[in-house]
Amino acid sequence: MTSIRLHNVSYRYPLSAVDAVRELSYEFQQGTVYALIGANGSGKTSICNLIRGFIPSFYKGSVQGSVEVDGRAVTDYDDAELTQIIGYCFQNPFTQMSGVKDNVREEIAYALENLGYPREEIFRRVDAMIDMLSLSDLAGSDPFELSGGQRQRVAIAAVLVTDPQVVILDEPTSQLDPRSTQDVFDIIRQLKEQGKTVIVVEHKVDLIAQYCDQVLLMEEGRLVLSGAVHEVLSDPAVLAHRGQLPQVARYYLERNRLLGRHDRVPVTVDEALAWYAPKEGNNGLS
Ligand SMILES: Nc1ncnc2c1ncn2[C@@H]1O[C@H](COP(=O)(O)OP(=O)(O)OP(=O)(O)O)[C@@H](O)[C@H]1O
Repeated sequence: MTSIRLHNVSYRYPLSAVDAVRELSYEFQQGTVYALIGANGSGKTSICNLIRGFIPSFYKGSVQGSVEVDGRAVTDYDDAELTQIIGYCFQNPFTQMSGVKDNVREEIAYALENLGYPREEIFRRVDAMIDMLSLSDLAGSDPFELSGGQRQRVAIAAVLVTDPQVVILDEPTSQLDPRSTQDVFDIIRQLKEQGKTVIVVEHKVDLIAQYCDQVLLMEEGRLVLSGAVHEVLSDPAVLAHRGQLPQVARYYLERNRLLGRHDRVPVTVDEALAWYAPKEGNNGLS
């Protein structure tokens, strides 16, 4: 069980005049899938960096408040220790590649090699990742000769291979086609089934509604709304904070407004069908 607790955290990049994260307090629970949403520049990546300790180990600047992993300040961990607890998939998969490996297979093995895992265990885990991320056709390819989407999948495999309890995915589907995007969310579901904590920065609210448990909405460095996915993604206040709502929620909110009703607002198509699909005596529209 890994707990992550941020208490009254503010952070400012070295040359910046304003805080990128402001007075954030939040506790992430093991086994839950969290979506971090909000407009560009609202502080999502900075929060991920604070949790993983890249702020302040890599990005300097001023940090206030505390970030704790399992009750211990994140700054007290050494990097190898944190790598095994928190897997971090960067927003840009091009920066994730080691640059020292000739093929995808070796790239995925890289972290395990550095951590000193036995050869057989490395092979076993790498094979499992190749299978999970459907990378067998690319296993022998040069990581730098892949498309953005292929590289994104390799980056995810290279992170999951250490079997971290917490997985941070910063916009993992930004370069993926709809099919591969769906695959990544299916992997997120598998990670949840394995009891892992997943923190995903993502703009695709329709998929968040389907796959995530909790949503945190950021605006200008502040956490402005948080709660269960259904609660947040059916709340019109999200729009006022420059966030987005699933299409189906927008439709039912507008329907309520036009008809002067207060019906429950579904956030997924499945919910809409379950609640409002044509039944005897109800065509779903009245
Ligand atoms: N390395 C940096 N140096 C200085 N300022 C930075 C740096 N990285 C981010 N910022 C600033 O910090 C603020 C928060 O940025 P952050 O990347 O955390 O937001 P974000 O919500 O992840 O944005 P996006 O959706 O565009 O990835 C922004 O104002 C951004 O300009």
